[in-house]
Amino acid sequence: MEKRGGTPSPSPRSTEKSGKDLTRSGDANGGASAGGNATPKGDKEKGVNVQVILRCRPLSEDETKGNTPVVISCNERRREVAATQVIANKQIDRTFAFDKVFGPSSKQKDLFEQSISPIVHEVLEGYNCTIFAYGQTGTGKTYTMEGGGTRKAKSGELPTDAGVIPRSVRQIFDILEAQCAEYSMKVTFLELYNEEITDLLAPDEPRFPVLPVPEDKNKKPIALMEDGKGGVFVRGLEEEVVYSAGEIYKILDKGSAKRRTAETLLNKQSSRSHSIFSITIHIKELTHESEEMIKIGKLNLVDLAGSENISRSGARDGRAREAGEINKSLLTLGRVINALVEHSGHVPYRDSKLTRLLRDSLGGKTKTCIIATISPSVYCLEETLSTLDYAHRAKNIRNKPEVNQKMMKSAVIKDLYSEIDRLKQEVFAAREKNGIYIPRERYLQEEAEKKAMTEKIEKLGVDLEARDKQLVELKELYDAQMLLSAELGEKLEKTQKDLEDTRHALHDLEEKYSEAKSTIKEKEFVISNLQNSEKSLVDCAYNLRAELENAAADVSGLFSKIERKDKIEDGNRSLVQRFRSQLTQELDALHKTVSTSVMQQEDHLKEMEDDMQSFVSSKDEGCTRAKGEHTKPESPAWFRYYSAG
Ligand SMILES: Nc1ncnc2c1ncn2[C@@H]1O[C@H](COP(=O)(O)OP(=O)(O)OP(=O)(O)O)[C@@H](O)[C@H]1O
Repeated sequence: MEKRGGTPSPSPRSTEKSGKDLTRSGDANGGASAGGNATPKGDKEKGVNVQVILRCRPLSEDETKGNTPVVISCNERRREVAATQVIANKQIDRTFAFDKVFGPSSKQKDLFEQSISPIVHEVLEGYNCTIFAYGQTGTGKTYTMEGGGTRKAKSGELPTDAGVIPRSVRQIFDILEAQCAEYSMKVTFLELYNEEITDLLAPDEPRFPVLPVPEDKNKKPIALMEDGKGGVFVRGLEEEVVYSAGEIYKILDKGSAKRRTAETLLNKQSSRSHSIFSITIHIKELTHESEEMIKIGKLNLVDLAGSENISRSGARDGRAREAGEINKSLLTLGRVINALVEHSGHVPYRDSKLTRLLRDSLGGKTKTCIIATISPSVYCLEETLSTLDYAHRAKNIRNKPEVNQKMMKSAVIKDLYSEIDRLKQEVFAAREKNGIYIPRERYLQEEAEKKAMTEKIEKLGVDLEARDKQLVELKELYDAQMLLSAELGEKLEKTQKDLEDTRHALHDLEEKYSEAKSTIKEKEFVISNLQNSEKSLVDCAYNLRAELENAAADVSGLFSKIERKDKIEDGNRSLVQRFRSQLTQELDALHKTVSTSVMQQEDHLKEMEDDMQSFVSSKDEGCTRAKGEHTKPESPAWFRYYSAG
């Protein structure tokens, strides 16, 4: 199947995107509430989304034989349902996400265990819970709620096709028996048809003469009354006390058999009435102080009439009013859902009996689960899409579930005693014939008058409620105005204070201004002095600069002199160096010359000495010879010099 996420959805409310977005928000709360027994903290303030489950039935045998095209695909893991539409030769997939999705092959057991079982636990915790099935005729509402044809269980076990109601009943009894709880249970079963309520548990023979009902003489229409606490109750509704699951199954069989069905072109078994089966459980509990308390839980199981529109269902003539009235209830249900989702001030609960009866389940203190049923067939696509849109919107309703207040056992017993007294009196009056007896015509007339009165009272009630609402709105407006004027008064006071502060601040500022002015004058004087000093400083600076320039010229002259001197010194140094090396060389040469000459001298001297020696010795010899002959002569000067040296 081709997916065209970008293709605009024909319905602005359920584009693929919005569908997914809404799911996430719903998931956060709704999913949590249905998934377990514990109620998350903060539920009371924020509320819990109505849990919406989608179930698609399989194709029927006839549909399979006729090769009916399937246009619905369910993704249970992703909790999504996709409907394929072909518009102007283009295939468009619309995807809707729900809290849980059960495809065509889903089993009754799975649906119950995954989605309904936690709700049953909550009923036993003392909550009021409502489960209702919504969908087109023939999509499996009754199958889901009551089950298939085989209600009878083999060997005490429930049949595999047993629906939500028998499974809930069985679970309630199983839990209570496992807990060895002390409890009492009563059930009611009513049908809403043409905006008239019929008690499906009432005995067939009427106890009192009643207004003739043309369609079915065996059922008596009964009235819906205000209980004075904002709720409603069905006057005279039979409450059957039950002690076992088996008893409930019998009651269900009896009631279901009575359910009014009407033939339509679509489905011969088409149910055109709404039914509400309620189980109320009182469970005894002991407080820490060993006080006996009664915990009360209530489970409403609602099977709505087919949601298809009148023209499609083919209802005509005699059935027109019937269809209209059924639609009135369903349309009002839709309007109530819209009003709750859009948070509009007025929620039209009072516009139909169905919404009056379900008031607490839609935006009230009850925990609610809607099972939307659809067919996979292409021929039901229009209704399927409308169911998907409807159910998807309902996901955004927020209820504020509250556990029913526990009652002290003594108070319950007291209530029961007064009920017994009342019944006793009725029985006594009937037996003794000391009640009030009137002719049948008068009774019928009075009943008609009573009915008219009731309607009038109801109308007045509506008016009163509207006025109350108006009053509340006016009061709110008045309160808002008072609040506003108080706020304005406070603001005025604050503004006056601010003004006073501003005045003081202004005065301070003026003082500071005059101070600043004189400071400025002083500063101006100082500045002019400074400017003069600056001027003379500038002149000095010019002079200094000229001197500095001269000095700089001197310095540069000096530097060039030094440079020159350095050069000369360098020259001198090299001259000295050269001179030194020359000198060294010359000295070396001199030294060599001297040493050579010394050696020559020495040799010469030696020669001379030798000569002298030989001379002296020759002379000595002469002298000695002479001495002998004459006196000794004086030594010559050269001889004295060498002898001394
Ligand atoms: N999930 C399912 N599995 C098998 N069969 C189903 C399923 N859902 C419905 N059916 C069968 O489809 C048929 C129509 O179902 P059902 O009577 O429950 O529809 P409905 O929505 O209650 O119709 P109505 O509005 O007329 O009461 C029945 O024969 C039922 O057994």
